[in-house]
Amino acid sequence: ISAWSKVPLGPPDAILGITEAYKADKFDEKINLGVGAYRDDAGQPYVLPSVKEAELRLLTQLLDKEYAGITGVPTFTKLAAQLAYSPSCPALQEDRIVITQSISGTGALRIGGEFLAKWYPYGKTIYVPTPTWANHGAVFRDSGLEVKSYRYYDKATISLDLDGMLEDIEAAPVNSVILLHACAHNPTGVDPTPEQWRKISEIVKKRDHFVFFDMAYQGFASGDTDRDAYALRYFVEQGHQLVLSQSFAKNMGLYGERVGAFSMVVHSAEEKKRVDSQLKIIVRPMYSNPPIHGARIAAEVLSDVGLYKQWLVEVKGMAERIIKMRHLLKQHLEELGSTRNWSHITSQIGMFCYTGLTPEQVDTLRTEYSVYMTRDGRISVAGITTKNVKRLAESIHAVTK
Ligand SMILES: Cc1[nH+]cc(COP(=O)(O)O)c(/C=N/[C@@H](CC(=O)O)C(=O)O)c1O
Repeated sequence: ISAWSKVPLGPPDAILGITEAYKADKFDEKINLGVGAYRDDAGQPYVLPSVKEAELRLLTQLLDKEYAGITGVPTFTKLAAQLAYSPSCPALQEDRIVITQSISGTGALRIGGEFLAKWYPYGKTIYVPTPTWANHGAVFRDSGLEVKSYRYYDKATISLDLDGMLEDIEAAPVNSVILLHACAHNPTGVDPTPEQWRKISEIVKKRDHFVFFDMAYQGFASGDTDRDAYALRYFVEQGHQLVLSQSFAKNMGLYGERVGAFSMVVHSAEEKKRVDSQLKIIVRPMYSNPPIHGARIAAEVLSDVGLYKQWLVEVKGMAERIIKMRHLLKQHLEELGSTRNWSHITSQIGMFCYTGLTPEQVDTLRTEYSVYMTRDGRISVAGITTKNVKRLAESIHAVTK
């Protein structure tokens, strides 16, 4: 008999499975609010003009196709660190930031998970928010960490449950690893205010916890790359030892090019050498070295003054279209006479809106209205256009009135 006769059929991915169902739907006004990928107002994928221009310039440079080093394209990682921490960051200037390119954000989370599982001297438990990105648990479990949760989202007020979050973080054993979304929390779109970040930092410091920042939307949340990096930079300034996963999938539209970086703030340049050597020992057997094309594009955009400025305008443009769609959806729901409070649609930030729809309502939207979203009621606002927003509002109103 086949070697694989015992292999069970696994469930479709909670997020990527939605797109499969959407593609199978023949209805010509179907709406895909599943995967967190930006779409323009025509509902089409968007290749940023600054990215296109960078790619054209690369082609004329007739570059070779040699291996990058284990930690990737050096100009890319240097610029990625500057974007995240800011060029004036003392840790950066004192050469205390270790960084490796990664297979986008997921790859950075995995490298971080593996490094912590192997070298973190305290408990191998990472605490993630409730709810969090659908793939976090599996990435960290497969890395060898135990995954636990802290309260984050308050269903009743559709806002941050700061008291619950602080209580759970304080209750975690000292030196626990705490995962924090740096901006544009996925799936809720609910971010702590600067004041709330200060309280979170105090509790983390009080318990000597270790912070793992996931920054997958820098620039994409508010349209301002510095503003979206506030929490990360504040924690670094407060002296927290931390690690960071960066993704350029959304803010540069480099989804399929798999461009990301994993970085660590360490105590000294000497410590950086030891940590860097162990990062390479983790990466080499994982995939040896990363793809060069996307990293070269990102480096071209980040290093050229004109392209960088153009990119900032484009990423702000994406953020602004999303914000506009939030207001349009809320406005249509109100015009339809919905009596529910939809203020969270516009108070939330980033790619996603956590609607509060129940799994049953989500199922009805899919089967009766060809509106696709993840069963937790998360919608990728980027999937809303001026053309489909009215039908979307009518569909949501129909299942919620
Ligand atoms: C918070 C967060 N972190 C990391 C990633 C990984 O992105 P990468 O493409 O590996 O750089 C994603 C992707 N989120 C969207 C896409 C996905 O699920 O893969 C999503 O939530 O729809 C996140 O939302």
